[in-house]
Amino acid sequence: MALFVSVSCSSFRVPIRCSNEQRQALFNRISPVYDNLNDLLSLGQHRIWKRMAVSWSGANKGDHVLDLCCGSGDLAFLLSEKVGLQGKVIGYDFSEDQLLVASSRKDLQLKACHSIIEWLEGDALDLPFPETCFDAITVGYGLRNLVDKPKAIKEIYRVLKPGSKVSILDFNKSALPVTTSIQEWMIDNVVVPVASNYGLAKEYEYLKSSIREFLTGRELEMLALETGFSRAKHYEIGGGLMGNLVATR
Ligand SMILES: C/C(=C\Cc1cc(O)c2ccccc2c1O)CCC[C@H](C)CCC[C@H](C)CCCC(C)C
Ligand SMILES: C[S@@+](CC[C@H](N)C(=O)[O-])C[C@H]1O[C@@H](n2cnc3c(N)ncnc32)[C@H](O)[C@@H]1O
Repeated sequence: MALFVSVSCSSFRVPIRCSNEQRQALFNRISPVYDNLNDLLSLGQHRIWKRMAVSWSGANKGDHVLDLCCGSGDLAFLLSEKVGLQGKVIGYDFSEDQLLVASSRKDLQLKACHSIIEWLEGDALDLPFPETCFDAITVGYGLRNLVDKPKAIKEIYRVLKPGSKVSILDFNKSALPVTTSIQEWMIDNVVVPVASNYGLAKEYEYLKSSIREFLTGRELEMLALETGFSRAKHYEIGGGLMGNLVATR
């Protein structure tokens, strides 16, 4: 069990534009129901999307890899199965409560490889790692939540080994109005009403504004290439509702 020292922040109601501290409080608040609501609201599909993201990362046996914005650890556990006992996985997040869920998930400690995961608390915009130290990085539903996305991509580039990949899974900010309409209808009429049963309507309403303020797949590719990545490709998945950027350093 990892121990963390954290300065907890008071909980805020989530205004449209929220600060780092308010986002931290949001993810602390949703941590008790986060996994179950993801399973329920995506009909379990998010697990398929996460497996795709990990495959695209290129993580292999013996690799040293990072799951950035790991939350409750879904991708970190999948990465540990890729890199095996000779590998190393760091699950990194700024939410103390999400990390407590990750480090105590009994359902996911059945495999020996799950024990290799190290859970670290910190800010994705200021990574405490040396240059070129990771063979692969995943970011599952994290980038959209970062207040400075270009800075995050620069940090990811800095700590990746040359020739290695980052795989960034998130909601897709679609160029198609019909896809955006479906996404927003689902959030308004399914996601938020279900979340309101747990007193988390405002936290899940945030999804809509965060997607509206996100980057399109093409913009994500351009940001990666401008940062210095040699290749960048954004794949639309889940019928265009989700997207995955794969960028090679
Ligand atoms: C795993 C998923 C979302 C994770 C997630 C990301 C965030 O940034 C949040 C911010 C605030 C609160 C919660 C989250 C959060 O859970 C994706 C699946 C779970 C979604 C909550 C479900 C969204 C519904 C889709 C718009 C449509 C799903 C269609 C499916 C094929 C039935
Ligand atoms: C929607 S959750 C995704 C969790 C997990 N990757 C998954 O796929 O389910 C977003 C996570 O990003 C974390 N996060 C948001 N901003 C962060 C930051 N600046 N530094 C570190 N973690 C951050 C939150 O605490 C939260 O656990």
